[in-house]
Amino acid sequence: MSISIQQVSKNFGSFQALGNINLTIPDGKLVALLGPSGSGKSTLLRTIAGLEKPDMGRIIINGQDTTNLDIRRRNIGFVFQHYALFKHLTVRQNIAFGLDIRKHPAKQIKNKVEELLGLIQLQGLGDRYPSQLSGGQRQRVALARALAVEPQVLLLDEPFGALDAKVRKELRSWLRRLHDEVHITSVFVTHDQEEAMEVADEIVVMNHGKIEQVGSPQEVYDHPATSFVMEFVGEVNILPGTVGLLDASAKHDTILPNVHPSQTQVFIRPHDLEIHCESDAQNKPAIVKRIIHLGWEILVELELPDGREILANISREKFAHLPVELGQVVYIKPRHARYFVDPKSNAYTSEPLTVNG
Ligand SMILES: Nc1ncnc2c1ncn2[C@@H]1O[C@H](COP(=O)(O)OP(=O)(O)OP(=O)(O)O)[C@@H](O)[C@H]1O
Repeated sequence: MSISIQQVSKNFGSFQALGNINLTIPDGKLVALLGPSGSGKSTLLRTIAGLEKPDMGRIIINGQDTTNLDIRRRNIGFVFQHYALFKHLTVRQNIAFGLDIRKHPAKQIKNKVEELLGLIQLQGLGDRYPSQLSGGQRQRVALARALAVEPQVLLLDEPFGALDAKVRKELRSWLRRLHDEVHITSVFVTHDQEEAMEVADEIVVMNHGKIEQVGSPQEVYDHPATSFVMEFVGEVNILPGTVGLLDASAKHDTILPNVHPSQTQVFIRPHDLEIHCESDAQNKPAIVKRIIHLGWEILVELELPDGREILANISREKFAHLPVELGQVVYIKPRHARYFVDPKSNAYTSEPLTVNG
């Protein structure tokens, strides 16, 4: 069931929480709404659910305009950050809840509950009460309860937000596998870019109540449409163009004839920064300030001649062949860099700047 959000705006008093949102969520996809706190993710999710009414615009689910449809008639499954299980009901009774109140036949309910217990891998725990479950297990039950009534779409608001990092990580891959089994159109809210990258088919990056970009995890990472997306999704060094790291490139002028990188900020991913021991015409000197071993890669903190810091990520293998020490002067060169020009200036671009081929 696809979801089409058309020109949706929502204000709280004079504050605009959503500004003219247009978004299509294709049938069967798992889509993440990603953005910083206050960017409007939950408001958008709650608007799809019918928990908020938009001031303007329409929400079409499976071809039906649901904008003014009562929440109970939207057939939407909702999972919140804080497990809203009924404490006095067992796991089985919790999962059966929606089917019981819809007066489904007992045999059908029993079969459905057992099927869902299998799906959430909690077969042996059906008779426990929520207080006898871990946080992760409770969230899985909450998900099974939402799925029991076979909703058209599933909406999840920071479903793993209250769990510790390890359980969170386990549940992410579990959610991905579960979605691959049930293929229900799902939208989940997160402010964690790694979570969005790992779980979602498509990521909707939001900022200040607006959509900055919609794309696959790879698209938003490799081809960020705006400087905000580049900064929010993945690590990045942001330097004034005047720092001169790109002066060696002859290519930038041809890509953006009207704007020189020195007139704007330059964005360089730490893994796109090469470190050399010898100087040449295309690299720039920097001092090694810190070397951090992260296990599978090495993070090198460098200081540029003007005192600015810049980070480089290099693989263990490369590092083994690079005899760098603290305080040493090395020579750095970005493999790729990007710069963004204010869209209001009409010279907006997200074109990559390929340095040295
Ligand atoms: N009922 C409300 N009344 C007034 N302001 C609200 C209401 N709900 C949300 N807001 C405001 O709208 C903005 C967007 O809130 P929203 O919860 O959608 O953000 P979010 O991106 O989900 O943030 P978070 O990650 O912190 O949950 C925030 O500034 C919030 O304070």
